[in-house]
Parts: sequence; structure tokens; C-alpha cells
Amino acid sequence: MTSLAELHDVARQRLAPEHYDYFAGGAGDEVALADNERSFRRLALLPRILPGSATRDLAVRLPGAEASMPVFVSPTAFHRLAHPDGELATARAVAAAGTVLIASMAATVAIGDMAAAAREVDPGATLWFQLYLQTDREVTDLLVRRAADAGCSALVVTVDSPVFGRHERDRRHGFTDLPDGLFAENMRDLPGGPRNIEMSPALSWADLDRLRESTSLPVLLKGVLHPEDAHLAVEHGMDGILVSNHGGRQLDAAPAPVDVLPRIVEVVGGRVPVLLDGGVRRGTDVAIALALGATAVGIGRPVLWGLAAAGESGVRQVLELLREEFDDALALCGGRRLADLTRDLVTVRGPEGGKW
Ligand SMILES: Cc1cc2nc3c(=O)[nH]c(=O)nc-3n(C[C@H](O)[C@H](O)[C@H](O)COP(=O)(O)O)c2cc1C
Ligand SMILES: CCCCCCC(=O)C(=O)O
Repeated sequence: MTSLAELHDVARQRLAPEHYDYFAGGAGDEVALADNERSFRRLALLPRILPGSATRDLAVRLPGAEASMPVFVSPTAFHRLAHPDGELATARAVAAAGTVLIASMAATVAIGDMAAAAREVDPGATLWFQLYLQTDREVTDLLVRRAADAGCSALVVTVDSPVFGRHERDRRHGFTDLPDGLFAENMRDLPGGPRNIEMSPALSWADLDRLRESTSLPVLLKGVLHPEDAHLAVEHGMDGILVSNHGGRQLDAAPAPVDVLPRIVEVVGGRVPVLLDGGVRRGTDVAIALALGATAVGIGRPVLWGLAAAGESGVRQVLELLREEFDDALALCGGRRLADLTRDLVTVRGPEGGKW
């Protein structure tokens, strides 16, 4: 495979149509979904020349993690729909790549088993746990304890889902539940049971404050798009912000994360790391996001395509392709280290070559 797009094609052929559409789809007319990739294509990199170094350093420090490159795996649900090994394969592949896996609360493998699989590959493997805060605080506390017991080094609270997005592809297929035998394993034995992950508009900053006080783990907020919310996140003691529109699966009128990134970076002012996901498909996308101030970027669907195409080896290919492409992009921009990717390198495509 020479690109993530090729792995996507293979996955499309392998997956049952209703499962492919669950992974690929977005909300409503899928405007946000399409814009996530298109927005990267609207931007260009203005390269510098003669870097004076034969090698490059891609490593990055993140909350509770040292990653080998500024690309991590964003949380996606139900990996056993893509491959029988599910999240076990993903965890092994991400550990081999030396980067961070954000395990979904809606995983089809329990967090403890994912962590064990990752640590067989690399005893120092880093997992973060993604959490939808539950209105039953006991359930949230139990989930946090399970994540901590599994050795997760940060919590990522998803805040863009007060209600579940309107996924019209799923409605057309009548895809409303997991097939028999598959469960959201992190919810097993919890009140409400494995099929019951709650999304609630009743949650507020006070619930986040309570979580903040209840754990010593770093807490990051996922799904921030408004600069004022980024400001509030820092004020409420968050350890990082993940700029995301949930891969275009929640508010279809939401902007592409890369379009709002510069303003959020400005408001945060370096106090905590700003991460981004949505539409990252090439090493040049990684370089653009970093030049606009992101500390690292996440990928969602490409990992599912790698998993469906070739299990653990497919996910490894996805991560290694992005590593190679990003390393090339950094070299071609005249950079030696991540800090060489500065905002002046990003222009808007077109004859005017406008600066951001
Ligand atoms: C099939 C699928 C399932 C997802 N499940 C979750 C989830 O359980 N929790 C979460 O916070 N985000 C979830 N997301 C959103 C991703 O974490 C991420 O924001 C998005 O996929 C990034 O966009 P990309 O797919 O273009 O890389 C999911 C996305 C997809 C495509
Ligand atoms: C009720 C199950 C919720 C699973 C959440 C998965 C998700 O976030 C998605 O975008 O799909």
C-alpha cells in the first residue's frame, strides 16, 4: 500500500455495507465530514530551504506520554466490526508505532485487555481513556477507576455530544445496535449494562470540575471548536484541548477543525497543548496543523480502514505511512524539528498566496 487512500479502498470492499457506512458516515448532509479533508487541501506550505541537517526529530511530549511522532490515534468505537481482533490489534499496532492510543469508552474490548495487549508489544505503551461523562456519577467514577487501573495516563472527555449525531446512513441501513456477541465491554457489569452509553445535554462545566477534583490523571477536552470554550477549558484546569468536530458526525454545520485552530491556539497561548483531529490523511496535513500551532494530530477513520484491510498489520501500515510522509514533509519544508514548522509557512492556495 502506498497511501491511506488505498487502504480505504480495500476496507470498503471488505466490510459489510452497513458497517462500512457506520465508520465512513457523518451527520446530516455530511458537509462537515467533506470539509474536514477539503480544508487541508485549501492550504499550502511555503517551504524554507537548506536546513543543514541530514536527520529529523519527530518525537513530541504530550500529557502523560512521550510519542515517537506527532500523530496519535483518536478514539473510535466498535473495532470488532472491522476485524475479529478489534481493539487488541489496534492496541498492538499503536504500541509498536510508539504513539498514543485514545481508547474509546465504546470499545468492543475492555480497557484492561487493550492495555495488556499493548504492553506485550511495548511495556511503556501509552493509552489514554476517552470518556462520555455519565449523569450517574457512580458510573463515571467506576469507568475512571477502570481506566486508572489499566494504567491509562490521561482521560479525554468528549464534550461535543450532548445528543448523538443524526447519522442518516445508519438510519437507512437500520443499523441501531451491535451484532449479537459484541458489546461495549467497558460498560459490562455497570449499571445500565453494556448497551447503554448515555449522552446528555444536562451535563455542564460543574460536572467537569467534579471530574477534575476526583482524579489526579491529566484531563483533556475533546470536541472544542469555540475559542471561548478553549479559554474556559484552561480556566477549569484542563491539561489539553482536542480541537475536533467528531469527524463530522455531530453538528453538520460545524467548521473544519483546521479552520478554527489558529484562533484557538491564540486564545490558549501555550498554556496547555492544543491537539486536532478531523480529515488528516497525509503527512502534509500533519505538517500544516503543526505549523498552525497544533502540538499533535489524531486520526480516526484511517485506523479503521487499516484494521479492516489487514488487522494489526494494516494499522501498522497506516501509522508508518503517515510517519514517513510527515518526515518527508518536514524535510521538504526545510525543517529539522517540529518547532521549525511555524505559522509563516502556511498560506492559502491560489495566486494571492494569502497568509494566515
Ligand atoms: C466510526 C467512528 C466512531 C467514533 N467513535 C468515537 C468515540 O467513541 N468517542 C469519541 O470521542 N469520538 C469518536 N469518534 C470521533 C473520532 O474520535 C475523531 O474525532 C474523528 O474520527 C476524527 O476524524 P477522522 O475520522 O477524519 O480522522 C468516532 C469516529 C468514527 C468515524
Ligand atoms: C450509544 C453508543 C455510543 C457510541 C459512540 C460512538 C461515537 O462516538 C460515534 O461517533 O459513532
